Amino acid sequence: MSVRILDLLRAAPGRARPILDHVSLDIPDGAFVALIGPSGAGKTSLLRVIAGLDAHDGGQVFLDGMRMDQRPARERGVGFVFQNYALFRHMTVADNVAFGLSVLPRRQRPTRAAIAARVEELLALMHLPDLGGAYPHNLSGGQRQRVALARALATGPRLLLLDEPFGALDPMIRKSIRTWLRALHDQLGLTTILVTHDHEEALDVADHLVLMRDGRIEQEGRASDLDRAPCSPFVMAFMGDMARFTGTVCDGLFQPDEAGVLPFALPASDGAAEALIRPHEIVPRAEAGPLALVHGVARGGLTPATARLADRTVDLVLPTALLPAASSGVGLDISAARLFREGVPILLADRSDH
Ligand SMILES: Nc1ncnc2c1ncn2[C@@H]1O[C@H](COP(=O)(O)OP(=O)(O)OP(=O)(O)O)[C@@H](O)[C@H]1O
Repeated sequence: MSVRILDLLRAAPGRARPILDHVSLDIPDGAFVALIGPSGAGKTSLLRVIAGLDAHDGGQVFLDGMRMDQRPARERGVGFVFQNYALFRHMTVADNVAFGLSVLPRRQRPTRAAIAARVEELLALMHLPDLGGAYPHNLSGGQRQRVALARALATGPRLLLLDEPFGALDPMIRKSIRTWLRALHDQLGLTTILVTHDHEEALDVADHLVLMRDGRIEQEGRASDLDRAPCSPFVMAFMGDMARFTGTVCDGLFQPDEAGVLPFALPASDGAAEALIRPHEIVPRAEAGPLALVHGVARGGLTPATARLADRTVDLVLPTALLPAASSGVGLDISAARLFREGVPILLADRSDH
């Protein structure tokens, strides 16, 4: 199911800034999208408006090209699982899964036998056969979340909205359940929007990232797009560890402010700039500068290192095989950096030659 959000606005009384501040987003049928961003960015709010659980003050939501934002949640064909969307404790697993079907209006409701067959099919799909008669308190956290998913899928939605569904699970289970979720998404031909705080989770399962900030979409794209060509220092910082170097562009050369950091050529206009770079992209050039490099312990072919600049240290991650022979007399090559001036990119790093 494709999702089109046009200029969505959700205000809140007493708040200076809208919760959703003119959000527009297009999600093609079959996509797996991760909604990421700091706490309070509006991720849950966006999901709830799409699901029809919260009202909006402007804009439109189209599902498969049909305007849906004036229609009640039950008519939208959307399944959702929220972290705190607990199972009904007094119902068996089978009754929990059957719930959405058993409350359908009589004319749409399948027969009891059909509901039982659907429940069995879903429990098999979730790798939970034989647990239909159990109660939620008999299940592990991972099993409970799979029951919640089965319940969300019972009515055959084609859009699945997941708000931190695995937040409470331990990391090992999280990893296996998200692999399984991605396979389920592909198998059922779903469109999935997942809100997650877990970076690795987003990169692992989603083919498209939407990064929100202050009720707006800051940037969207593949993870590699956000990393390679962040539209702001905020995106660069959100996507991982980075080091920041200030300097000046003059005659096509970035001249860093700090001694020991090497100048590099770039096609940008003259003026002050900041260079942002990932630790693994910084290359120490032996005998090219005055810095001392202190190595950490090698792990998985990589060695963490620290370069001492005049007023601070900078962390690097180096391929162990390429560690410079000398640990002093080093200059930092930061030519793979993304460059910004007053928060706006002046050169986007697609410099595969680095
Ligand atoms: N009904 C409401 N009334 C007033 N403010 C609200 C309401 N619902 C949400 N907010 C505020 O809107 C902002 C966005 O909240 P939301 O839960 O959507 O963010 P989020 O990105 O999902 O955050 P988190 O990652 O912490 O879950 C927050 O500042 C929140 O306090």
